[in-house]
Amino acid sequence: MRPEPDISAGAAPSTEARADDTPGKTSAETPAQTSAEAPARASAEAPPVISLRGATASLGGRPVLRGVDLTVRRGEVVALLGANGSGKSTAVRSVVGQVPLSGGELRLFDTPSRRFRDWARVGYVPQRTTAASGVPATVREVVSAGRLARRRLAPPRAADRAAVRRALELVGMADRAKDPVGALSGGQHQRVLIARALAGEPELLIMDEPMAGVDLASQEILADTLREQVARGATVLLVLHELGPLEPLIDRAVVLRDGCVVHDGPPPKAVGQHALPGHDHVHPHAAHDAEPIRTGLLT
Ligand SMILES: Nc1ncnc2c1ncn2[C@@H]1O[C@H](COP(=O)(O)OP(=O)(O)OP(=O)(O)O)[C@@H](O)[C@H]1O
Repeated sequence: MRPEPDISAGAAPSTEARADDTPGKTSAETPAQTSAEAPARASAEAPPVISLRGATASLGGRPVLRGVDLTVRRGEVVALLGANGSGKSTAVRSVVGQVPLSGGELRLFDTPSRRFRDWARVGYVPQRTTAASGVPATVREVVSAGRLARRRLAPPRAADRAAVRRALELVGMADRAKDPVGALSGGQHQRVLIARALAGEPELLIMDEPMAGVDLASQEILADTLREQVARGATVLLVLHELGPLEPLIDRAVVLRDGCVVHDGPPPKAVGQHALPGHDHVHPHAAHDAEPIRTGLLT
C-alpha cells in the first residue's frame, strides 16, 4: 500500500515522503510554464503524465476499479465520464494516492507511484463537500495552502504571495481575499478550491466534478480559468458528468462503467435528445455490436 500523499489540496508533503526525494523543479523550470514546449500538448508523442495500467481497487470490500487503463499525456485535457458510481472519483483518488490500488500499475511523470514524491507538480481539486464551510479561514488562507508543497515548510516569500494573488485573480475572487470561506456561495467556494490548486502552479491539474452545483457565472469563470491553464501547457484530468462549457477544451474522453473503461477516444457529443437525462449514448465510432455507452453525461 502506498503512503497517502499530502498534495496541494491541503498540506505540504510529509518529511518522511521527502526523505529520498530528488530536488524538485522550481516552477520556472516546469514544462507547464515553458511556452516553447507547449506545442507538445495533445500530441500522441508527448510523454505520459498519468499512466494507470490494469488498475484495480476495492472500497468497503467491493471491487470498484476492475482493470482500468488510463493514460493522460503531457498537455492533454482528458474528461473522465460515466454514470454515478462507475468509479470516476475512485480512479482519480487512486491517482493522487488517496485510494490504494490492489493491483495494476500507476506511474506519475513516468515514475512508479511508490517512488513518486514530487507532489508540488500536481494540483488536485476534490469533489466538492460542504465540510470546509465550517472552517474559520479566510479565502486567502485557503488559497495559500496550495503553496505549501512548493514552499516546503519555508515561510512564504514574494513569489508565493504573488502566486496566491494570481490564482485569486484567475478565479475572480481577488476582492474576497479577506472574507471567511464560510461566507461564500457554493460556486464561489468551488472557485476558491480551484484557486488553491492553481496557486501551486501545477503541471498536472486533476479536478473532480469542478462544475457540480456551480452557478452559471462561476461556470464561465471556471471555463476561462481552465482555458488559461490549458494555454500555459498544463495537463488536465477532469471528472465530469457533462462536458458543458468545457467541451471545447476536451481532447479525449474516457468513459467508465462499473469500474471498467468502455470508451477511450473523442468526447461524445451530447446534443438534442442525446442530452436528455437517462439517454444511453452510442458513440459514432463504436463497433456495430457494441452496447450503448452509458456516458453518464446526465445520468
Ligand atoms: N468509502 C467508500 N466505501 C465503500 N464504497 C464506496 C466508498 N466510496 C465510494 N464507494 C462506492 O464505490 C463506487 C464508485 O464510487 P465513485 O465515487 O468512484 O463513483 P463515481 O463514478 O465518481 O460516482 P459519482 O458520479 O456519483 O460521483 C460506488 O458504488 C460507491 O458507492
